[in-house]
Amino acid sequence: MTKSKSTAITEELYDYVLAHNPPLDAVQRKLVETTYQRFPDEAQMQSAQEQGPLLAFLARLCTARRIVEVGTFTGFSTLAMAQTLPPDGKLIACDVSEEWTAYGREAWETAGVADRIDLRIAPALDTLRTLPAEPHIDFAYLDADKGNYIPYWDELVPRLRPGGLIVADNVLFGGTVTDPQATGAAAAIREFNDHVMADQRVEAVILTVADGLTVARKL
Ligand SMILES: C[S@@+](CC[C@H](N)C(=O)[O-])C[C@H]1O[C@@H](n2cnc3c(N)ncnc32)[C@H](O)[C@@H]1O
Repeated sequence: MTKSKSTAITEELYDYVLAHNPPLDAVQRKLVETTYQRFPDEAQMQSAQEQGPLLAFLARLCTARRIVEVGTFTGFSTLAMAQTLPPDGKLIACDVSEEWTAYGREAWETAGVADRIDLRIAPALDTLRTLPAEPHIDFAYLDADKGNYIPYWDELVPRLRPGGLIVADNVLFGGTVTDPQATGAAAAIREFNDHVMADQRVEAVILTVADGLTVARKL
């Protein structure tokens, strides 16, 4: 069996990584704090702090002008990606919660990027199906209900332009993806990971960042 060379991330090491990554700006930091104060039971849904700068890095890497996000919550990942857009860029953010996304709207206004964000409150599959069919998306981020990851992927990949990136969060699902008896969301992620691996339209890798991040490039 191949041995992992990954370094275990202790809390101390995690703090070190954050301290050597691009820092969150004041609006991002306040949004993270407000989310933990206002929604202590749900705040763990927020993308990990190191994922904000990583998503921004990847969006810049593919010079994204058209971004689609599935799963907005209080808008942390949305903010990080929207801040990379040029003034005429657009990010379509999909969520079903007016309550959670209201916190995002406020932060996006404060950060001066609200005009670039088109928040669609509806089941994300319905929103994705209304998007133009041709390949026009530069960057997509999946971070919502795991049972729909495959349908989201299959709506997004044909709409991704060659060289565009699609990123999916939670692909290690707390380590449960190795369990062949997994049920529910863990089983859905197992199926999703197999689906991605078999997809000839993309080149995909899993990064062991936070709860696992698939980064795929459209061929
Ligand atoms: C993990 S959170 C997203 C976290 C967000 N990316 C962040 O960084 O804060 C998942 C979000 O998906 C949304 N969601 C769940 N099912 C959905 C669906 N069918 N359509 C659209 N959004 C959905 C939830 O309302 C929740 O806000």
